[in-house]
Amino acid sequence: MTTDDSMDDDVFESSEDTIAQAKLHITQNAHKTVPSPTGYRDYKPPAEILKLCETDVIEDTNQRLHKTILLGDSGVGKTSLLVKFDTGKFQPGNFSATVGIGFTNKVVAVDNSRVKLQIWDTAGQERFRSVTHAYYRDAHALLLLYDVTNKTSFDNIRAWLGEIREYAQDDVVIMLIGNKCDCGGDRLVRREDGERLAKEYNVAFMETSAKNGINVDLAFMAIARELKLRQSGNKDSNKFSVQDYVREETEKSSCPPCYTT
Ligand SMILES: Nc1nc2c(ncn2[C@@H]2O[C@H](COP(=O)(O)OP(=O)(O)OP(=O)(O)O)[C@@H](O)[C@H]2O)c(=O)[nH]1
Repeated sequence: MTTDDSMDDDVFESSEDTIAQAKLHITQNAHKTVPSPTGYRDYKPPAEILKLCETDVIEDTNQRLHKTILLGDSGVGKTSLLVKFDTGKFQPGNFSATVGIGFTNKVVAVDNSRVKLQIWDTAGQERFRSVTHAYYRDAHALLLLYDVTNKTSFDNIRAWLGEIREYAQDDVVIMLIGNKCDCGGDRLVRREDGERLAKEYNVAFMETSAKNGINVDLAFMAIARELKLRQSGNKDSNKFSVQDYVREETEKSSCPPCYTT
């Protein structure tokens, strides 16, 4: 679903109806270009996603789907991050704002077990805000992105966190992400500023690059690990801190140092 002429401007209306709506959307558009669940122009969803839309999905009771939503201003790189994680690919300079909301299912391995993430890519544009609010309530995790080369997107993070407080569950896992950390010379938001803001709101933080792949897998793996421990009720879940985990892991593979003016 993009602003591409070949796509419709419709959006899903309730999370219960999602799969039926997706099926309908695909059926209605079968004669057109394959619609993109992530809203990315030219992005072809993997076969497993199309299959999900073609068949009725019975959720495996042992394999709970963890609903994870990507949020943040338009253009910060939500779709790019998801596409990079899902396909390993990045399409530079191909910005086509997401229309509405779509999802991709991914299974990730955490300590020899499988964690199913249902990752929702939302439109950052203001005009879709009321639509995406409806999806917050049953989200298990939120990845909140800003663009390190766009100060406004960082300044808007407080407002996003306010919306999250209003519409999401109190125990939702939140990860603040400064994306485009490959853009050294164009950087306008220092890593320390992101870290400070995350600390203030007691949420995990990392910088990523959908372009170079820096920390992309880690962002989703950290979320999956936290969600798995919570679901298992394992006593270690109280000991596990997604913030500490991310800090330790990013020290091993962090973005190259960038300096602001
Ligand atoms: N250099 C660089 N460019 C990026 C990165 N991530 C995304 N971009 C570019 O930023 C632009 C916007 O990316 P999108 O992924 O479409 O942004 P979005 O947040 O999904 O935007 P909306 O769909 O409008 O909410 C595109 O031109 C991408 O190629 C990154 O990590 N580094």
